[in-house]
Amino acid sequence: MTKKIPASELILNPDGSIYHLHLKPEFLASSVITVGDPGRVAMVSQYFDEIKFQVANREFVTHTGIFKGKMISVISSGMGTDNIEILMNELDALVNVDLKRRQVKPMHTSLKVVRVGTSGSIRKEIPTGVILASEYGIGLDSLMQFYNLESNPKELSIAKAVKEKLGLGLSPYCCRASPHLLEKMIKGEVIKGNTVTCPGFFGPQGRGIRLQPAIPDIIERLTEWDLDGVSLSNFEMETAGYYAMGSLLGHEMMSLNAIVANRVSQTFAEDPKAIVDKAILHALENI
Ligand SMILES: O=P(O)(O)O[C@H]1O[C@H](CO)[C@@H](O)[C@H]1O
Ligand SMILES: O=c1cc[nH]c(=O)[nH]1
Repeated sequence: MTKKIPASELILNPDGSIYHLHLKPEFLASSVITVGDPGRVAMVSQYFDEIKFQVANREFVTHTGIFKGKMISVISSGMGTDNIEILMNELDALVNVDLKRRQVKPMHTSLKVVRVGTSGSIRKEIPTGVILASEYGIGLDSLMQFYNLESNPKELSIAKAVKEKLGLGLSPYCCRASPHLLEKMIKGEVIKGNTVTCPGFFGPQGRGIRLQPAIPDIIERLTEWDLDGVSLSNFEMETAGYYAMGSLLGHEMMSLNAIVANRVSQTFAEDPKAIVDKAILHALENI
C-alpha cells in the first residue's frame, strides 16, 4: 500500500477537482494538446465534432471533446516552464493518483501531450510560416535544479556545450521528445529542429527594447556550432520543461512550433494566426 498524500501536497478543490486545473479525472482525455494562450483553446476545439466538457481557472482553460471519433483534451498553460511544472504534475496526478484515497495507483498511465505554440527561428534558412517539431529541448531556466532528471551522455554534452557557449552560471538541461510522437509528427511540410527554451521573451532571447540583453550575441553563439548533427533552431519558453517533466513522470511529449518570427532576418509573420492554425490541424490529425 502506498502512503497517503497529505492535503497540503495534493490539493483538491471542494468539488474534488485538482487545485489549479480544476479538472477531475473523468474530464481528461489521454491525448492532450497544450497551448500557451488561453484564447487558442477555442481555435483547437472549433475542429471538434462535439465539446463534452469545458472549465477555466487562471490561465488553465480546458476543452475536452471528440475529434474524428477520438477523445482529445486541449489545455492552455500560460507562458513559461514554471506553469508547465504545475500543469504536468496535476495532469499526472489526474491519471496516476487515486484522488479519493490520496494514493499513487499501482498501474502507471502514460499521457500523450503535444504542445502547439509560437516560436522564433534563430536560423536564416528556417523562415516564418514553417512548422517545426522539436527533437531536443534545451532549458535555460532553473526548473531542473529542483528535480533529479536523468540525462543520457548526448543530452548532457548538448547542455554542457550550451552552458559553455553562453558562459552561464546556471546549468542548462536537455531532454528529447518521445521518439514515437516525433515520428508521427514529422510528415508533410513539418521539419525537425532543436529548441532552446528561454526563461523570458526579451533579454533571455537576445531582444533589446529599452533594456539591452547581457548576451547580445546569444543567437550567433548558439548557432555557430553543432554537436553530432544537433544544431539549435528556435527559441520559445516551454518545450524543455515539457520534455523534462514528461521524462520524469513517464509521459509521451512532443512540441510543435509555429515559426512566427525570424530573428536573423529580423522579420515577423504577417498572419501568425494562419501558421498556428496549420500547426493545430497537424497536431489534431497526427496525435
Ligand atoms: O504561443 P505560445 O504557446 O504561448 O508559445 C510562445 O509564445 C509565448 C511568448 O510570446 C511563450 O509562451 C512562447 O513559448
Ligand atoms: O520569438 C519568439 C516568438 C514566439 N515566442 C517566443 O518565445 N519567441
